[in-house]
Amino acid sequence: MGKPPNLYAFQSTDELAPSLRTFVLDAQNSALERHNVFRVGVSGGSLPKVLAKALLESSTGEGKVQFDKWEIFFADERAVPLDHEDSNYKLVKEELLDRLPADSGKPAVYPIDVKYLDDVQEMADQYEQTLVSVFAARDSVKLPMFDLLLLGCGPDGHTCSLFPGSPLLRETDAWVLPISDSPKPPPKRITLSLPVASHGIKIGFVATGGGKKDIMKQIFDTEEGQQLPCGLINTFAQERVSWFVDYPAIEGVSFPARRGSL
Ligand SMILES: O=C1O[C@H](COP(=O)(O)O)[C@@H](O)[C@H](O)[C@H]1O
Repeated sequence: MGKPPNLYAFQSTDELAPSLRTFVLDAQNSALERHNVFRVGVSGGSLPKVLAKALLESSTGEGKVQFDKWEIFFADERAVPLDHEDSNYKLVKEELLDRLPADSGKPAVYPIDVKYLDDVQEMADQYEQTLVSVFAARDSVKLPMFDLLLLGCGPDGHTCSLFPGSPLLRETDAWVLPISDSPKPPPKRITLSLPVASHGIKIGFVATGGGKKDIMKQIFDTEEGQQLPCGLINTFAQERVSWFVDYPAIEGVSFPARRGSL
């Protein structure tokens, strides 16, 4: 039995951001020592804004953010054009990529191929091939291992585009999966599979606001919550997972949270 996930709680997003930065920098620095590149999977939703605050508006942590060594992938993406308001790429671009300091260097970014907007199976296969080409041939690595996965938690406990009760949660082989009937719009998406989403060297969840408190209580304090997508990642990845939350998001949660800076 490994150690449980880490739960870090802060008064507000402003107080959370510097600790998230320290966490990201630690992951970056270890990755650069290991292979001179930092491979990150990012989510959409509320995460990119908090991440941008951490990376662009704070100055905590060892060393500097070396964006020119970053390779950014999408933990999930909606099957829409890259300039559509539902696009996770657009969100990350506007919140973070367009705001990088001129002297910071640019990350390599891997968006979906919009040629396949009408065929999410093809889109998922093609994104998986992108991972194969970056992470090594599929027959030589069982699963791609991101240096860091930055994930969100929906109010229903979904993460990436893995929704509670979905048959996709049983996938053991594919790295990237198509969805045509997402319960949250838009319906057509692709997502990392649960084995890949649980396999990051470090996994950081960000959940803020009182709208998350019921699901946080389920995930951390109940048996059933461990069957939700976020709970499954907690169970599989254990201490490789760190949650960054604000106080409203964990109101009433009994699981011990470490309060204050990392
Ligand atoms: O649909 C999605 O939702 C989740 C959670 O979003 P949040 O706004 O509740 O943080 C997000 O992580 C995922 O990337 C997105 O496609």
